Amino acid sequence: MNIFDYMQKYDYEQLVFCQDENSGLKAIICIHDTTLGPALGGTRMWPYKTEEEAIVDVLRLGRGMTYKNAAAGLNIGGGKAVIIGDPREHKSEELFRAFGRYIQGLNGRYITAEDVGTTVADMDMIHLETDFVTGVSPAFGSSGNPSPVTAYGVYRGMKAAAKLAFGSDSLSGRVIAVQGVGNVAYNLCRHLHEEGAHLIVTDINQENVDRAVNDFGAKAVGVNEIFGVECDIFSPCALGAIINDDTIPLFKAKVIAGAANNQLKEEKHGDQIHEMGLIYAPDYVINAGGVINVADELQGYNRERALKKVETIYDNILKIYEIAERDGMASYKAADRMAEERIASVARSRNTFLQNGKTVYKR
Ligand SMILES: NC(=O)C1=CN([C@@H]2O[C@H](COP(=O)(O)OP(=O)(O)OC[C@H]3O[C@@H](n4cnc5c(N)ncnc54)[C@H](O)[C@@H]3O)[C@@H](O)[C@H]2O)C=CC1
Ligand SMILES: CC(C)CC(=O)C(=O)O
Repeated sequence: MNIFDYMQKYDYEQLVFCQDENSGLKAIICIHDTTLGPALGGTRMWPYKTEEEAIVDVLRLGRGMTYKNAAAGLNIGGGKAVIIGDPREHKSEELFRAFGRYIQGLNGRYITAEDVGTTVADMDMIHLETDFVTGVSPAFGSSGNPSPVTAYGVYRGMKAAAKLAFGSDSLSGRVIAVQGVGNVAYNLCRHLHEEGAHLIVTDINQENVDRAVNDFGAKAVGVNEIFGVECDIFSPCALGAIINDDTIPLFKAKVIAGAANNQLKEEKHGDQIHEMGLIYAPDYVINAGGVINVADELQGYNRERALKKVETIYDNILKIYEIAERDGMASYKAADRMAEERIASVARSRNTFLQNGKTVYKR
């Protein structure tokens, strides 16, 4: 892969490679766009098979955060980090402290949080070296684990999508198929169960499946079966690229609404499900609850204020469908348009010099 060509194509600002021999740290920090503010996005720890796989992932995830933060109305730019390693084997205080020192070196251009493979305890270790970390233990005045708040946002966004598809936002009696029942989806399933939905779940981790079956009476199916089950709503809550050539022909659902980042393998898959008449809640719009919650820390964390903002995900999904219908386009494109227009208008409004360090000359 030619990294500079890719960065130029999608207008990335910075890609930082971090190596520390003592701790075994191999990490990459991506800062995509800081027009709206400092780049904020979680750190994923994953046993990538190749360095290229890690680079592609961090670039895609970092750019996704720019769109997510802009669409959520946050004054925050987009970025993300990946640590190459197995979260079950390669974690240590030394490793997270080394990583924290690299973040500190960026002097606030990038702020981190949890993502797949990292936890509040890991953020606490990063916090020993830098203040540019959120989702730290509440004992430090921070917001703690973002997953339950992400789940609440997905739940609200799913209700909005149901309203568009079925004319009512009630999920009572709806059959909802959930792929991956980890941190976010376990909490999502709780909301859905409390509202009276019927759950079908799958996961590669049997303990997580058993937990959903025992706690919420979910029906368990195999990992490849989940795409084709009879259901009203399919909720992808594992990893990305699961809306693709192989899965699209299997879908029986009328709605796709879940937490996973980068659900569309390629843009054409967003167009295909649109043409099939499916209601698709764009991933970065519906899963913005976690980042809305951690971003609130930058003003001094207030959970009530953060949850109120998370509620806006419901209206945001409806608004995106208004744009999609008005402009005759798929929902993922309407979401991109909304985010891009906001970034462009803020960039335009900052074209005069101010002696307060807030002017950002981008172009
Ligand atoms: N944690 C958060 O606040 C946020 C998470 N997200 C995204 O939501 C998704 C889920 O995040 P978390 O719940 O935090 O992660 P997690 O790691 O706790 O949960 C993911 C679950 O998916 C399962 N899984 C992985 N591959 C699978 C497969 N092929 N089939 C079935 N199950 C599979 C895993 O075993 C795990 O139980 C990720 O894509 C993440 O990037 C997005 C926004 C915020
Ligand atoms: C988990 C978050 C707090 C931020 C993030 O990285 C995301 O929304 O994907």
